[in-house]
Amino acid sequence: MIELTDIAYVRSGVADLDRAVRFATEVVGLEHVGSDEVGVAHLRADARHHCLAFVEGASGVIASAFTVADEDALALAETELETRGFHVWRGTAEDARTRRVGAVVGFDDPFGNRLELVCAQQSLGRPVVPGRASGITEFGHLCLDAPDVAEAHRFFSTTFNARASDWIGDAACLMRIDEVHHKLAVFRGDHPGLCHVNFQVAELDDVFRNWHHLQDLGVEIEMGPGRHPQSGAVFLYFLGPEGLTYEYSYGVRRITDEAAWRPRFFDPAERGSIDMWLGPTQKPITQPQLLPEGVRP
Ligand SMILES: O=C/C=C/C(C(=O)O)=C(/O)C(=O)O
Ligand SMILES: [Fe+2]
Repeated sequence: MIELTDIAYVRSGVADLDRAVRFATEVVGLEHVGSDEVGVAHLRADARHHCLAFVEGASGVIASAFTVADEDALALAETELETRGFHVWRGTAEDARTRRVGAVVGFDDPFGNRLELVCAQQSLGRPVVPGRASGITEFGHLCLDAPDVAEAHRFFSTTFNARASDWIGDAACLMRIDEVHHKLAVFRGDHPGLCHVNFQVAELDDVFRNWHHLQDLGVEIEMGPGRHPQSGAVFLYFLGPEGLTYEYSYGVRRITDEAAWRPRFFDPAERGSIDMWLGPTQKPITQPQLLPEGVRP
């Protein structure tokens, strides 16, 4: 069993790097962390050096990453994944440098989502300088697609320390790796990809202020504002460039009594199972998994 300690970052390929960065900063409110690297932009939401990296090239998610405790834990994880039959690649020093981590290994999950495990993710001590005052406090969670959500849960809960917090029938499983209700979610989708990235905001007012702001800018609102009965969070999903769905949310539940929590089962066909405020619901748009020619493994 490999212990994931946190989510680390998402790497996403974009054909128009400037547009993607402008949206992430001026619309979403992330910080663009400057560097001398060409063709890569790092976006920051919290103490992590970055939680989103845009890589100039073909559009599509490149990888979603999680942290493990240290270099020893990473080496053990590499061995364990190989024992379980996964083809694991170990990143070079340059791979680790551009990710601002001590070391990185990668592999494809059974559904074709490329995952990376990292140790020693770099923190920045200086305060975040948001591109806009959207109230973001933290990279909250990431959500992947898989054709069989129960299988995905089986994979993540037996290979890793992920636990189901709640189920939405066979449409979604929300999983925790610490006290936060979910840092990883899997939604049912025919193809691998990134369903959305979530950012927590400081106040309920931020969700609504951001909603008005996004509408004024003509940004496509995919769902919300509403309240999820699972985490209890007030949410807003919207579409960024190149098919990347962002979510703001406020008020996510923390599961502090691990022994007492029992996952709940919601029927996606029942009204209110996704939005307690009974607004229109739809699955967020997924950014497909990118597997360019020549990319390992
Ligand atoms: O469709 C249900 C989504 C639930 C939640 C939640 O409870 O907060 C999410 O954030 C999500 O997985 O997107
Ligand atoms: Fe979400």
